[in-house]
Amino acid sequence: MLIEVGALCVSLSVLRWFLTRKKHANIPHLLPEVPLKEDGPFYVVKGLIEGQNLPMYSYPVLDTFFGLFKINLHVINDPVKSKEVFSKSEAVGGHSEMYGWWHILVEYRQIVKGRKAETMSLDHFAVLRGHERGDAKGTKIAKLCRKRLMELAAKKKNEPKWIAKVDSQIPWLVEQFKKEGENGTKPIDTFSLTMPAAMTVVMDFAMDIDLSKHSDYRDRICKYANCALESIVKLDKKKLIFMSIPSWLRKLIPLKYWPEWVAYLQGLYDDILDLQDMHNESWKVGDEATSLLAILQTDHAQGKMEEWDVVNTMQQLTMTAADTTAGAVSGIMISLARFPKVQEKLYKILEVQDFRADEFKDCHFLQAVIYECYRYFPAIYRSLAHSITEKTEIMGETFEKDELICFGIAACNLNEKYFKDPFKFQPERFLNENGEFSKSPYLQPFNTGKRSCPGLILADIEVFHFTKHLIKHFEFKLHKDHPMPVVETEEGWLNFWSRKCHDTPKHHHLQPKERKFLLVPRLN
Ligand code: HEM
Repeated sequence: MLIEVGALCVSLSVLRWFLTRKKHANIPHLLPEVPLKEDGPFYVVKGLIEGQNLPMYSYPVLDTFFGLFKINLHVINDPVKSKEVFSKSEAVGGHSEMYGWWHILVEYRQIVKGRKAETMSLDHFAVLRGHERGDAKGTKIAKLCRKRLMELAAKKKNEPKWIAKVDSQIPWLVEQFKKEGENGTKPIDTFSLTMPAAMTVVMDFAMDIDLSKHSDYRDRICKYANCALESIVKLDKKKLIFMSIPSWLRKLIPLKYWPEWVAYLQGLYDDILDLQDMHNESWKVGDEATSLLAILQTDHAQGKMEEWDVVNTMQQLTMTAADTTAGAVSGIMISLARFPKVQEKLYKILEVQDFRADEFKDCHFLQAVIYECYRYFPAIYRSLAHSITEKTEIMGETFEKDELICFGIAACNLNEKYFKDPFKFQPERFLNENGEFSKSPYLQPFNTGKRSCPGLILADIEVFHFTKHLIKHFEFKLHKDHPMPVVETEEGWLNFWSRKCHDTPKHHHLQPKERKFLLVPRLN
């Protein structure tokens, strides 16, 4: 008996060792000073900054069931190497780590017989489909969705249209800021208002529909987007267990035991389908296609993609395009409140030109401020995780299929190898000797390569014009009850950020401890 128990113990230990063994002995691990369940973006960024001199680090994004269920994310901590890897490697183009989230949504919709559920399929992930040699058809569709988005945003003749969309949001935004901020006397968190404004712009871009005229849809879609982002990023046990159960077995589980967000997010699909119908009341295949939706529906009609690639592209834009842009605009206002001299300089430059700046070159300093904010306020602290699609070698290390890799945006931004005095807020670092805006190849807030942000052009336009208008209307000021330390050292920089864990709302991004400040109206 004793021998059998001993043998069992040995077997279990060997199994545990096998499952938890360190696959990459050469890649150092971030050693968070807090337990994983309390860990958040702050500790990841802090660890990466401390280990700046090493080009690659890894950290567990999940470590549960006594180490048996463990997922490591490998972070490239060098902007030059990252650019090379994400541009050249054929094997870093997957997103399989996210697919389980969509699978659950699709299966639920099919069980409850939601609208159009019968045309859904488990792999029509649209723009987020994996780029992998083993799936030529899916890769072609993913690339086509991405190409369409980028082409539409990049057409020079469309630029005035995108600018007009931002401009159209300003009267509403100004009124709301004044109302919520009680005419500059009450500090507010601007994100809850920049988010619907950014959502309106992107949905207009995507569907040619002005959501400010359908504020019920706008406000609901913003809530859905927040829930979608938080649930897709969170690695909570219930979601993981649910994602790991085979589909045939999952279908036997009563719906009341499914994660709550699954039922809730069906509403996002319903709203998108409604808006799609609204769009199609005045458009049919064969008409000129000016919105992304019309372009993709034309592609679908020509057999180039599936119906749900079109719907999911719309869904994915609600998740990727507004929260990021709104976060950037709110981050810029916070940064200007913290650095009033920069704010004053920018205001004066714009005032002299009567706030006329249609193109980036019309105000180099504004563009420099924006890029310094991307650097100094890197809310998106790392790229998405990319799943490896086939066995490959990256930076001298062999990776297996389905391992995860990303670029560590924030840590590179604060590395003095790439940016002199990195803990100082200095927009001038992005101006050349002629005072013109000059991008740094090391600053990659949208990542680079085949799966970098395809919304970059639209995002740049939005952020530039939102900032230009908002600084015209308001002075951004700190409030004593919501202190935001302004100490331009490493310690001071770290001290500004929230230490809360990934499960805290909005902590899929790096968040400041304090978000509230005053918006004092300049014009009456
Ligand atoms: C300031 C605003 C924005 C920032 C900082 C930002 C940043 C990023 C980053 C870092 C990624 C991950 C790239 C990677 O993993 O390699 C990403 C992905 C993505 N972004 Fe953006 N983004 C912004 C705005 C937008 C906008 C306006 C759109 C659409 C119009 C958009 C659409 C997307 C999509 C679809 C993806 C997934 C791409 C893929 O996986 O192939 N983003 N973004």
